[in-house]
Amino acid sequence: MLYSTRTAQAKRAALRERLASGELLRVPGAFNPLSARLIEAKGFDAVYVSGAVVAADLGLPDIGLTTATEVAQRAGQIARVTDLPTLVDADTGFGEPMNVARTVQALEDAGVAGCHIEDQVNPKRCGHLDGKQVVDEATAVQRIRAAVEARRDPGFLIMARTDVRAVHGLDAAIERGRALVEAGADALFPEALLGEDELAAFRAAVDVPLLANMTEFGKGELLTTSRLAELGYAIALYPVTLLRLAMGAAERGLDEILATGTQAGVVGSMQTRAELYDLVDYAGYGRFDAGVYDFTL
Ligand SMILES: C[C@](O)(C(=O)O)[C@H](CC(=O)O)C(=O)O
Ligand SMILES: [Mg+2]
Repeated sequence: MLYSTRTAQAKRAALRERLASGELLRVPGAFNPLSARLIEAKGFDAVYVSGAVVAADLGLPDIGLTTATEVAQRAGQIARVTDLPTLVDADTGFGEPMNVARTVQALEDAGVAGCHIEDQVNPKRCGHLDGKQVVDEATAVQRIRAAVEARRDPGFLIMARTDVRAVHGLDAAIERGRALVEAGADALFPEALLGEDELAAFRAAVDVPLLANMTEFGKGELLTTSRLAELGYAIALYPVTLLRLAMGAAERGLDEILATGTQAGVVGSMQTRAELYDLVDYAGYGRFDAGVYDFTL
């Protein structure tokens, strides 16, 4: 039935084990719990909850408008339907170090496997927009220390994201990355690196697992999973990919109805009723309580 069969602790341990294995994990962003089911069914390695997607889902831009509790609630809804570990975008941690601590505990309570906390100023911006600003090293380090100290499950992954590359250049970003590892970060997310050479330079400079953000229409190149694995990256992230695909398909479907008077021409590109029922495990619910409810059609 539609819930995770593994505990949060087990999912956290699994994520750490996979990261330690040196393999590349492929991690798409789920735009809702149902899409997390699809990510798992297709055999991906983990699920991401993107701040940009949580905001867009509410019809908002990704400029720090969403709250820690909104993000934790959505992350919990997503994490509870999948056996995969869920990694969450916790933006700047939503405030001062004390807020960061509360955010980490709220995410632990939501059953997710880990989160990333970035070094942009509050309010943050999308990492691929120009004109973003970052905090100084001491403030960034305080955030990560607060996150590390706040977690009650040592398995909960604290990933530090640095946005320094676009503001102060690659060398400064690497220096920041080293300071964040020193502060206790388990993994790093170097945001908006430009091209393979920069990815390689970052990889050579630090020892922790690294995330490569394969977001579309951004500053970086879209590299294949085999290339990212060769470069020594641990996570290939597709944060907004499913939302963009779904919204593109939705727009084309609406245009089709307007143009032709029927959706008949796009039915072939839809998820079928049977596929949907499979994904939400109608059959499992039917078996659970066939005597009271009958969901079969
Ligand atoms: C990864 C990211 O933080 C997200 O919220 O998904 C975004 C993605 C995007 O806006 O394309 C980011 O890179 O800032
Ligand atoms: Mg984000």
